[in-house]
Amino acid sequence: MKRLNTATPDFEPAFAALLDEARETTNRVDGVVAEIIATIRAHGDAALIDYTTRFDRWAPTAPAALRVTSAEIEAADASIRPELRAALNLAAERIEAFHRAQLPRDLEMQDSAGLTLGMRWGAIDAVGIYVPGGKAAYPSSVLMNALPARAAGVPRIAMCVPTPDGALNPLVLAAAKRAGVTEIFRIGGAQAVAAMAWGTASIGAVDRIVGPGNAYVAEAKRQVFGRVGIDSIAGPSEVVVIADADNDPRHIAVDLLAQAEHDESAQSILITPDATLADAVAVAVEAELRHLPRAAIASESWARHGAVIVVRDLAEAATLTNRLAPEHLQLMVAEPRTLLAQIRHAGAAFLGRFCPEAVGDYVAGPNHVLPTGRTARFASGLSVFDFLKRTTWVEADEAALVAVGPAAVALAEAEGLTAHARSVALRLGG
Ligand SMILES: NC(=O)c1ccc[n+]([C@@H]2O[C@H](COP(=O)([O-])OP(=O)(O)OC[C@H]3O[C@@H](n4cnc5c(N)ncnc54)[C@H](O)[C@@H]3O)[C@@H](O)[C@H]2O)c1
Ligand SMILES: N[C@H](CO)Cc1c[nH]c[nH+]1
Ligand SMILES: [Zn+2]
Repeated sequence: MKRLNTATPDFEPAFAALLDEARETTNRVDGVVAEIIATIRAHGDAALIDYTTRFDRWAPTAPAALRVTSAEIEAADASIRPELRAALNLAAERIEAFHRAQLPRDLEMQDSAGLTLGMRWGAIDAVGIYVPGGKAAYPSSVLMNALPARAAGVPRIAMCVPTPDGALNPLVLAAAKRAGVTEIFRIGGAQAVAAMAWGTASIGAVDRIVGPGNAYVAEAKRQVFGRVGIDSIAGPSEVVVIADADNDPRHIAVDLLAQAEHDESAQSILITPDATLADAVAVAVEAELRHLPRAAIASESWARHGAVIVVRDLAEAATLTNRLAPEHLQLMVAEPRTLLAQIRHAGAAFLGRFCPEAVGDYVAGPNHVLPTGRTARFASGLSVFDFLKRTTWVEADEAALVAVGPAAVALAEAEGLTAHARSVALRLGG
């Protein structure tokens, strides 16, 4: 863990190093990922079987084994304990309600020239959702990916999830059923992204791929972009906690570790104007680590990418946060809304001392698939808009064309595009 203080002369280079860390992880796997994508394009299902055997440690006997059967889904769903099913249903209802509320309206307007102009929203035909599963299974990510797609009206929702050592996670399958996933493939990593983008004999190509994953998944999405659409690059998780003195250090410590336990590459940062709190949180992290089954991952993440930054005041905390553009931001201060007004770049913000980011991971309602690696400067979390596209339309009668057509003719002639000019002018009798 790094300790930084904005009042010291070495602050800027140390902070610049923190900013770079988030991007490093995806850049270093670009060669490996390019090779995996090329191999899937060349060898299809056979290559999927090879990579699954190598990376997920189970050997599918035939391409058909890559697809989860409806019998397996039903058996998994039936095995879910009632209290877990209730939790899944509560999460699904809340996530679906928030995403349905986002659905936009079509637009239609008639202007003074007599043209009618419109914009119509439509769902994408087929989406591929990637659900991570290498180091942990994420039923919550199934809901976060699939429910917005369903709310948008996507008819085909294909899901890829790795099943390390061949183990299917029942809650992942139950969540997929609950969220309306139409087909499930037990493949992971860059090979899953490549298969969904290019298609193989067993997996039909999709139009857009969404979902989080490790550095291989994030880089693969970046490389298939253009062939298919993608959402933001959601790679290893990050959190920035801005806290004033009036906090229990243990609460902050577990909030930081909640990201760290995801991945050795996760980044957890505390920013505070209170040096005593900073020290207390550092001590509390070490104590809390002892209780975590995933302590090895969390402590490596904290050691390599954790940071505690002491600032002069909360305004300076906001400035640094805007430079970090974190995936998650917790505002554990007396007036979180005032501080939020100073934040321009963050994937999702959690306001108050009783609003840990973990509540957003599961049950709050907004999406937990969020831009990482500083991409919150220009990207947003998953929403129904990732599954919709727009078509604009124009209707004109003769009178409307008379009103606007001569200007189009003039501009077409200025561009030297004679057929353009004539397509308007002929209708105007010219
Ligand atoms: N942003 C979000 O919403 C969100 C949600 C959940 C998880 N996450 C993040 O997703 C990530 C999940 O990572 P994960 O590893 O557990 O699961 P994953 O499913 O993303 O990756 C597992 C796959 O990685 C590939 N892989 C592993 N080692 C490889 C290697 N040496 N070469 C090539 N490919 C290799 C394999 O194909 C394997 O199936 C974590 O970073 C976590 O923080 C993010
Ligand atoms: N914090 C992760 C990235 O937003 C999402 C997640 C899923 N399960 C638990 N956490
Ligand atoms: Zn999480």
